Amino acid sequence: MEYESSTAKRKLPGAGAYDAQRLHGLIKDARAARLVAAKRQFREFALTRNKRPMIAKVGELKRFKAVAEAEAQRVGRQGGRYRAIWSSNVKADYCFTPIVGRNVEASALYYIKASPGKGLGMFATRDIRKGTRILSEKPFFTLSNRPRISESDPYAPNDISKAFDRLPASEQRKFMGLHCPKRPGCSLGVSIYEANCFEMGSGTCICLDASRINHSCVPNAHYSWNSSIQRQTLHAVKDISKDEEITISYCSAIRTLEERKRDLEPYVFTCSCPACQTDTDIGIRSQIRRQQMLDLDQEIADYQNDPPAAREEYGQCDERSAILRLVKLIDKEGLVYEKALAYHDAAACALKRGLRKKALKYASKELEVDLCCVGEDSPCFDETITFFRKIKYFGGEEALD
Ligand SMILES: C[S@@+](CC[C@H](N)C(=O)[O-])C[C@H]1O[C@@H](n2cnc3c(N)ncnc32)[C@H](O)[C@@H]1O
Repeated sequence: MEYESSTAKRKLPGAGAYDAQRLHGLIKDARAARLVAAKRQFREFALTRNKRPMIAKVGELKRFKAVAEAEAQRVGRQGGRYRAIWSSNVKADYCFTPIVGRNVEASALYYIKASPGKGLGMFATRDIRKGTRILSEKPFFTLSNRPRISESDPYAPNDISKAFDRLPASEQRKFMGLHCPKRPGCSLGVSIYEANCFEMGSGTCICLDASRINHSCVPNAHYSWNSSIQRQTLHAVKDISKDEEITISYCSAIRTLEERKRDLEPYVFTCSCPACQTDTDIGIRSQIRRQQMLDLDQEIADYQNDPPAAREEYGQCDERSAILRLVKLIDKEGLVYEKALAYHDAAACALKRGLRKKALKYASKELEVDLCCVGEDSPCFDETITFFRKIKYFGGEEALD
């Protein structure tokens, strides 16, 4: 399932042996390039981070602020406290809000701003209906043919570093401006890459806006790589209200709380979504349901791999009842995309029993989920259409429906 692979690629454990010094060099170079560019445009202007506030000449501060903000926006600088030096004897310090989402059009369905306790996040500019494509974004940094970077893979950090070297300076700055979790023993580049990368076919990629989407174990949106348009897409899987935060799941939802915690380790945060609460009714029920979902998932796999053994173990003739129970639990958990695989299994199971009409019903439900989560221009949707047609015209005969 595409979901599984995307999950696997988002959790890329760091390689501690990475050359930290080299990356620090790269950052310094990127920073130096930014300052040179700034100076070129505003001859004597420099923009430097400074913790000590300084008093500016009355009247000058406004001008510094405007010039420095414009420059910071141009070079993609994050918000914070900065010192503006307009000439050798006039200096000023000021704060400004983060410059984000610079490629966000006025008509965009989202905006980016601080999300309490999470850094930046993506929010809805208006009410968004379930199934709407919220974003379709070209990656600016890609790593091809590396389905998974493991702790023991000595080439992984080099891949990141080499790909970084090939980027134009402006793209390098974008990369360095992304969120970087503090991970002991893990280099800056690997930390940034792991915390922000998305699955992209057999590789991974970084997108500027999509990388601002925070995680929830009960997300209201689904991201997927659409190879036919070569873009990362994001779809609302529920109705989203204006100003509500848009979230995706960084890990597979059919996992226990402990497993999800492990999957989320590279992102260095503790999820506080309702499903992760250990002291609320909702959280406790969610933990029970997710365990049941995992067990049912295993039961379905057992029926598919070794039907006689599964029949003996679970006492049912096939996986039908397990699938239907799984769908109910997925619904109760407020999850959506996970139903695609369950409906697919249900259709295949009905087909095995010669029930083509039922199989078609489940395949069309799978299509509905795909339409909502990935869109009809996605190859994933095409695959489901092909599956649906195979059932419909199975054996050269059209199913009666
Ligand atoms: C892909 S970035 C998301 C955008 C990020 N918040 C930013 O400021 O750019 C992933 C990082 O966001 C933070 N994050 C994501 N989801 C979170 C959540 N539910 N709670 C707290 N922090 C979260 C973590 O620090 C994680 O490493």
